[in-house]
Amino acid sequence: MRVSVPATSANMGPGFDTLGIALRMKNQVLIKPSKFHSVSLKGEGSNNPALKDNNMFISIFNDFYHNLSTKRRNFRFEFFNEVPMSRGLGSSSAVIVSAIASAYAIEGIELPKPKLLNLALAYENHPDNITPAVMGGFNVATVQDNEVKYIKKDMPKYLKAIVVIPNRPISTHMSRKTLPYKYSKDDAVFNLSHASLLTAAFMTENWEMLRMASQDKFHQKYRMKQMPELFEVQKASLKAGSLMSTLSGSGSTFFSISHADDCRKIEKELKAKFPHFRVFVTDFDNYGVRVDK
Ligand SMILES: Nc1ncnc2c1ncn2[C@@H]1O[C@H](COP(=O)(O)OP(=O)(O)OP(=O)(O)O)[C@@H](O)[C@H]1O
Ligand SMILES: N[C@@H](CCO)C(=O)O
Repeated sequence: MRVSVPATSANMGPGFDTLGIALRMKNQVLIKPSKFHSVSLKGEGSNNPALKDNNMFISIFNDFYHNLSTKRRNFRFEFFNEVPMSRGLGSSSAVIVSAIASAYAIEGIELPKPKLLNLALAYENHPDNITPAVMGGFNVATVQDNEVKYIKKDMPKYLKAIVVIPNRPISTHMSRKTLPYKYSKDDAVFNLSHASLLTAAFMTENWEMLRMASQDKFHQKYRMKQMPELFEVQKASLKAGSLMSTLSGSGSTFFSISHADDCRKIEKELKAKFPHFRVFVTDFDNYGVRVDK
């Protein structure tokens, strides 16, 4: 059985804890019944021996598996990871969503996506990464009465994402602590109006509005101060022709969107300017988590 989950970019500027989008980079896990428990890792995290022991995937999988099954089978887990850890591309959401989906699938129990989304919420209490990880596409989401309420929009093929991935990780948990405890009414209205406009722009495919609507006063500048070169990345990406360019989740990745015709030029300019960062173009994912039995 194989389960794959896409990387996700959350916030998208002003949509703190609300907006997120799925990318065509994925973590996959292949699970086979086996005499003994064993783990193999390829790709991201493969040089981290701790991930071969009781990693977050295995512990969430076991929580669900032990609840769902009376049998005590062992499994071989083969991970193929494309989502870099702690870089703002939703690595924790990918792990949470794939672990829950895997435990249900291995038991042959149907798990509708909305239910999976609400189960994932217990492990990550903001819905902006888990919603696109489960559903794919661009999503606006909130949590009400412990349930995720969301609206999804498929992304067109003529738009591409350009990601700039620094080699330094940023932990979401630590990064949230650097944010102000309170915001002024002016800043709140600024983010409310920009996030609303940005959402409307995605829904109506008004791509020229993205640059203006993706401005933010809630989190980016506080987080980017930890890695000031990110201000240069944003400036360079917009100058090279991106439609929008924002800190991805809590960072350290920078996420931009462009027309397909412009993406190679933008990628080339960013690579030349930031040779020590990984820069590449990727498509959007409109499907979300996928289970192949
Ligand atoms: N492939 C993986 N296998 C096991 N655990 C992982 C894996 N990827 C991420 N994790 C867990 O998730 C943690 C990273 O979560 P964190 O929220 O800090 O980063 P992120 O999800 O990549 O960023 P963001 O939420 O800003 O997009 C790691 O410290 C690790 O515990
Ligand atoms: N909305 C979250 C995304 C990262 O998980 C944050 O900005 O902290």
